[in-house]
Amino acid sequence: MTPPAATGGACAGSYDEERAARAVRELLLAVGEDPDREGLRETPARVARAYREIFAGLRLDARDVLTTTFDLGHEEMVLVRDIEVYSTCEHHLVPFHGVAHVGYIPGADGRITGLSKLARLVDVYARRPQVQERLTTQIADALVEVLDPTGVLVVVECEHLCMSMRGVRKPGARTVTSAVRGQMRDVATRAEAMSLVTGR
Ligand SMILES: Nc1nc2c(ncn2[C@@H]2O[C@H](COP(=O)(O)OP(=O)(O)OP(=O)(O)O)[C@@H](O)[C@H]2O)c(=O)[nH]1
Ligand SMILES: [Zn+2]
Repeated sequence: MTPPAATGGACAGSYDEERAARAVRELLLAVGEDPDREGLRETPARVARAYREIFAGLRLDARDVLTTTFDLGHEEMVLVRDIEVYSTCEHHLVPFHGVAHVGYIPGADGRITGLSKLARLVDVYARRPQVQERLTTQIADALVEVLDPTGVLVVVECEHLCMSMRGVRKPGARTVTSAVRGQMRDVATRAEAMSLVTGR
């Protein structure tokens, strides 16, 4: 079977806000709350609206955001560091958050994209139920597919609230994942990119 294109993966289904609100009301009942008490009366609708935003990436495709490209003939590394990441752990539906560093070396045609588009690309994949490893590789593979660059490096560092506020309860533990493609695998190039990531 052919694997899906990296840029894809967006679900075709539309967002059913009423259904989400019903499910939240049901969840409140299940945990022993009274969804009709004053403070909670608007909560199901509010959460349903918030989930529309939090999972908006399910209805986006990387090609939707990597729209602006420039032919600058720039062939050197471009790296945007410390892009804020807010995502949702698909195992527990609680947040994981931290930063992403996204770098690439343009292809032979020197085509580059707008810097903000790299941050938008992170959001396309972060705003879905996720695991950090998949988030990292999806960002890298989408860049490869759309920009056809010579190399890509993506590093994501996050704290998972499912490890902090419950379960093993280790607040402050940060998970670091990376995805390296093309010429970024070259030892010296990768070292240069990592020195840009760490600022050293
Ligand atoms: N690899 C990976 N694991 C994750 C990620 N987010 C959460 N997890 C882990 O998913 C695992 C789920 O394990 P389970 O044993 O099925 O669930 P659980 O009983 O709630 O596990 P605990 O969190 O250890 O209490 C846990 O070890 C989580 O730490 C992620 O992004 N990547
Ligand atoms: Zn989790």
